[in-house]
Amino acid sequence: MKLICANWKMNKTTKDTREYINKFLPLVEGVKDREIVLFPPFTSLCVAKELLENTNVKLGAQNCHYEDKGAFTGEVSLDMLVDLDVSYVIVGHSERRWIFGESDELINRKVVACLKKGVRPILCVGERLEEREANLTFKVVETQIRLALSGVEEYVDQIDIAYEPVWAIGSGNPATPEDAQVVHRFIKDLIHSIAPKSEGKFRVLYGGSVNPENASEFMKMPDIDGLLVGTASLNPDSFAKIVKSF
Ligand SMILES: O=C(CO)COP(=O)(O)O
Repeated sequence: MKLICANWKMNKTTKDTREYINKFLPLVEGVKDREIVLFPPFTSLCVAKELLENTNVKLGAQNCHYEDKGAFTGEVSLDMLVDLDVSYVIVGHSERRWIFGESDELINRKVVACLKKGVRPILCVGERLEEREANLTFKVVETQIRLALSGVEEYVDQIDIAYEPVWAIGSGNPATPEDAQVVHRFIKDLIHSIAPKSEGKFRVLYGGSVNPENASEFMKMPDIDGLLVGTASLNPDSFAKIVKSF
């Protein structure tokens, strides 16, 4: 099933979250042929849990720690997230990698922890502009995927991937659907080579300046299985249009 995700990043108070969800739910009522997931900030998960209960919209978290508990100031464990009905976690977002210095090894630990707790990780991969210009896209994406999936290759059907070219995030300058399709195909071929027994239940989402005007063009591509939307998901009308655009 296609997967459409709203990554709110560091935006919205609990009041904003309540207002957003109360506006959003009626706009997507009855939409059952695609998965819709909201990723609010940690501080809004409790409110979102209550409002999304028994609806067609699921709840995700933007990050997690890999340990169950302990002296990790400021961190949030998967048990804490599962307690709030979180069923997806974004892992290895480029902002975690390049602003907060998350290593491939740390990202792998988080993927492993998500799988242990029955939470579906959305593993983010993507090249930076200088890597694209040096024709290193495939090499970068392959390295990120191999390292993130180390030791859990057999469980790829419980993982989703988001291809988010870093240069397209927040820039208003998305990849073309055709260019994204080429990388998505590469990712799928790579994963099938890493995990030959995979039944192909993993999905590869595109993220990077998706909006209501271009969403349907991405979703026409054969190997784009969903979208991970930032800026354009901050407005309920805009995100609802994306959800219903294809
Ligand atoms: O980072 C993203 C989603 O995780 C994409 O952000 P934008 O949609 O704002 O480019």
